Amino acid sequence: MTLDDFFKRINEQYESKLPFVVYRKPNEIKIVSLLQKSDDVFAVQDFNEQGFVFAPFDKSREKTILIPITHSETIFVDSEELVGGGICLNRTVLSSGSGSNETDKQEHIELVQSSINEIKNKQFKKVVLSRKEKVILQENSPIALLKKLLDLYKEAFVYCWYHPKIGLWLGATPETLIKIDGKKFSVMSLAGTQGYKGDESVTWGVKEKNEQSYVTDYIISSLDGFSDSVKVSGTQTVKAGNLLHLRTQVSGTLSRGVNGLKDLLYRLHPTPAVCGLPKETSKQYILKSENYNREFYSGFLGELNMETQIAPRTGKRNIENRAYTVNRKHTQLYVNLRCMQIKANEALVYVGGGITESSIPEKEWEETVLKSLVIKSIL
Ligand SMILES: C=C(O[C@H]1C=CC=C(C(=O)O)[C@@H]1O)C(=O)O
Repeated sequence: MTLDDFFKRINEQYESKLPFVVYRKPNEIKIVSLLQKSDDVFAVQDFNEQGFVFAPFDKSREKTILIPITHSETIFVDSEELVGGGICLNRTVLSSGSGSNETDKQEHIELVQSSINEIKNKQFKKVVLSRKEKVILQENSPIALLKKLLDLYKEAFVYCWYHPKIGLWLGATPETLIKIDGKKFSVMSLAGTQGYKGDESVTWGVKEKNEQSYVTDYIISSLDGFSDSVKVSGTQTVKAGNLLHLRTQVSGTLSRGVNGLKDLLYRLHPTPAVCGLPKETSKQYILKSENYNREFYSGFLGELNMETQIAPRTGKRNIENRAYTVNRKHTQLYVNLRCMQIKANEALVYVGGGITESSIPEKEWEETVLKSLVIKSIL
């Protein structure tokens, strides 16, 4: 299939108001799409389903949607080239700061300040506060916007997800929630932010180191009972578009008899990278004090129980085994960050940041502005 044919099929699907997802995993060249054959809404029940999952921040407010592999056609294309014919960054949006105004800024700063007070009063240790910005779209073809994201963010999980009864979302997220291949898993702890100024060998402040170590510690304790071979990598600086973050990988093998992917996912999600610590108190605080519904922002999305064909090892000894390729299940879920929802001619851009005792409200505001540029630069 050529690139043109691939995107033509997706356009036809969108124009026929049928659900689809298009995605490319970090640093891969394969772009995959699942085209659902009807406009039914399929909800995930027990996480034994196969397909592409799209889960909200708060599962009691929105359904967890599945594009089932059995009700879809899967198409893919490999592309090492740019797919959008050259990026044209929207300087007007970037320089005018369009999307947020002085009132948004004051409101965010006040919310951060009162959260710091709550933290000092020992209500919780960390909370991730977010907001959404409206930007009027000049270009409202989601496919054209997706192509720009694909060209600009090779190291991210880039996607466009559409369901006529739910909505239209696009994003380029740097954060993996969990990867599971057979019994092997890895979970990413990503937090702490600073602007990228051409150099990745930077120093980090105590605030950023703490906010990220809370995430790592939480992930390790969530895995209790699911694995007894947990390994924790060193912490590295990673680049994500115009930003740098701190990242640690927590990996291992799932214990025998652990089949409950659903239990594991909801033990992890929402991690303190998007919610806070302790989880329930900070989540209730977010639901009560953020002035809007996050919907699918800071939820998770990706491949659920997809099958990979494992070819047997080559070599003389294995000749007789060659006929027996085996299928192994894999799950690769990402956290829905650096994303937007499109409604009519508006893009709603979602951004947040971790607040701790040592946060400075003005700096937290600036961090959300920097994060918003990941999406605003293609609008
Ligand atoms: C919540 C977001 O980012 C998370 C991931 C990386 C760094 C973060 C931070 O430094 O606050 C956040 O925890 C977002 O981009 O909206």
